[in-house]
Amino acid sequence: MTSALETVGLTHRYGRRTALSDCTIDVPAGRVVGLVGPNGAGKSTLLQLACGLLAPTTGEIRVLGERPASGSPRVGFVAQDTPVYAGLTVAEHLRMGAHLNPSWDAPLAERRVAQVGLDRTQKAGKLSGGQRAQLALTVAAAKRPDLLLLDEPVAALDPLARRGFLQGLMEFTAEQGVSVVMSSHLVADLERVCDYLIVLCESRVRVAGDVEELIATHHRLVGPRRDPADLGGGRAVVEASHTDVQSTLIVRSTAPIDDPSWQVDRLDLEDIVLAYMSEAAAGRVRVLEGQR
Ligand SMILES: Nc1ncnc2c1ncn2[C@@H]1O[C@H](COP(=O)(O)OP(=O)(O)OP(=O)(O)O)[C@@H](O)[C@H]1O
Repeated sequence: MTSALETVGLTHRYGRRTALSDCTIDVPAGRVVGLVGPNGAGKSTLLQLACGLLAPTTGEIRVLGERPASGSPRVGFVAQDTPVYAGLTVAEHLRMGAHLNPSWDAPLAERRVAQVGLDRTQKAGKLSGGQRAQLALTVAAAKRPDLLLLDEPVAALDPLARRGFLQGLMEFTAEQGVSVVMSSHLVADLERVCDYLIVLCESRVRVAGDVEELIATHHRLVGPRRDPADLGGGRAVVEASHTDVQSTLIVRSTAPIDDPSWQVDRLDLEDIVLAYMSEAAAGRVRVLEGQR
């Protein structure tokens, strides 16, 4: 099956600032992918490369097996600020969508507008942030794309609207079998809807993989203080902290942890994301200290 998103050594620089560095991922089609990372990590840059709004500085990117092209009918993109036309009504947005997109699914658009309670006569500029997000998703979904790229689609929404939005998204993806890549800072939300995760920190991919597999292979180990290098093969230390007598390690391990001196705890997705983010932040501090 063709990948939804495949990159090899993908790098993007804005002038001298590197926003995305040597990114190599292969996201299978048919997945709902969460893209997480701190502010400025490069998430929007990756999404804009994927929808053809930006071109790689170096490296390769393929979307649904093709080179990204801006305006592709196969890709729906909702940018971070949920772009809608303030002066147009909801109904006018749908008419414009129908006019611009040969594959426009008018019944789907009408159904979603009714489902989320949008007033067809209201100007988009007078909608709430959450309603604007719903309208932008409706327009992107009614294009009937094979891939939806959503840049922080729920950032402006209250918890109830967020739940409604994600529920609608899950129903839509299940019905249409569409692939989704969605950036967000709200990992708990992503844990509910995503089955694939990419953690991006400081312009680099720290981990990417199937959510179930990530949860099954990451553990917190607590035990007597020791050197993490002694853990043995097949195990990677994501984060380590120590007191005088105790070590706490977040490890990725495909092999079982059978040393009885470790207390082994399961991690949820948020723990895993935070471990990669903390380690990336600590690495930056070490580099800065080294430069002094
Ligand atoms: N148009 C631009 N010109 C110059 N630098 C930019 C531009 N857009 C982004 N950057 C820089 O590129 C880096 C990555 O930005 P990007 O917007 O991709 O991050 P992000 O992970 O989406 O952040 P956030 O979570 O805050 O939205 C940042 O250092 C940012 O300052």
